[in-house]
Amino acid sequence: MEVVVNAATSVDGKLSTRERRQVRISGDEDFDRVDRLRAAADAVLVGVGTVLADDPHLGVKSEDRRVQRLRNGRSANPARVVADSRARTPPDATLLNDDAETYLLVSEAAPPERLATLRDAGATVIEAGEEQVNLSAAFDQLETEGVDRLLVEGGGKVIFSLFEAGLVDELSVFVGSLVLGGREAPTLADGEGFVEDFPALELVGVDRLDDGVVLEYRVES
Ligand SMILES: NC(=O)C1=CN([C@@H]2O[C@H](COP(=O)(O)OP(=O)(O)OC[C@H]3O[C@@H](n4cnc5c(N)ncnc54)[C@H](OP(=O)(O)O)[C@@H]3O)[C@@H](O)[C@H]2O)C=CC1
Ligand SMILES: Nc1nc(O)c(N)c(N[C@@H]2O[C@H](COP(=O)(O)O)[C@@H](O)[C@H]2O)n1
Repeated sequence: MEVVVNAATSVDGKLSTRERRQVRISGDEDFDRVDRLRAAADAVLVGVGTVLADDPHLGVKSEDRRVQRLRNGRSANPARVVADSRARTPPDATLLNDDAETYLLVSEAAPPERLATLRDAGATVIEAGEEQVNLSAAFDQLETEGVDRLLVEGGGKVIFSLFEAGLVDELSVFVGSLVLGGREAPTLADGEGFVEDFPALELVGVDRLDDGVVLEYRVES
């Protein structure tokens, strides 16, 4: 599976405010670039922290792109995937609507009654890992469901875990011209942080978009 991570950060590397309130960092051109990434993906993944903070839809916004996907024999929208060890996704979350399939990656620690509620709300549950989702094992199962290209949109905890597990193939970051600050504000890669063996990135593209810049990297394995 090809795993592509995309995020938008402030100049100081933050994904949102210290209150974890969603901030519009990208401008129209960058959101259109993200829409192209979504249209090219089989599925779009976020962590449950992002679901709780943003209630995202994760669908393709351009009707032309949805129509093109249908012409190519695909679903109009990519599937939605949530890394959610304990099934904390609210049953009325927008990404559980009928616009696309939704997979919940959970661990053995997920309460069965929460899983039943979320299945009733339309989710397909994939279990991998004891306490926290084992992303590598979960991705193997997603692959058997036909997910060959996965776009990850955040947040910082999930992105760190993916780098830690060596699962990222490509990274693109839109750096917007603003400073958010705050030591508690989420950054591109949170979690424990690396002290050695940092992921090796090859810079393959730099583009000015809106009032910011897109940095594109290949991640060396
Ligand atoms: N600017 C941008 O591009 C974006 C900004 N954001 C912002 O980021 C913030 C959310 O980020 P963050 O709080 O880091 O949340 P995440 O979206 O990264 O979700 C983190 C949660 O995912 C669950 N999870 C399940 N499996 C794993 C795993 N293997 N590794 C790590 N986490 C796992 C954990 O909860 P559990 O243990 O219960 O499973 C964890 O707390 C919001 O403020 C949002 O607005 C988000 C996306 C993009
Ligand atoms: N690319 C990008 N730029 C920003 O400025 C952002 N705030 C985000 N946030 C991500 O987009 C998701 C919202 O998606 P929908 O519009 O609801 O489909 C949000 O959850 C973040 O993952 N991204």
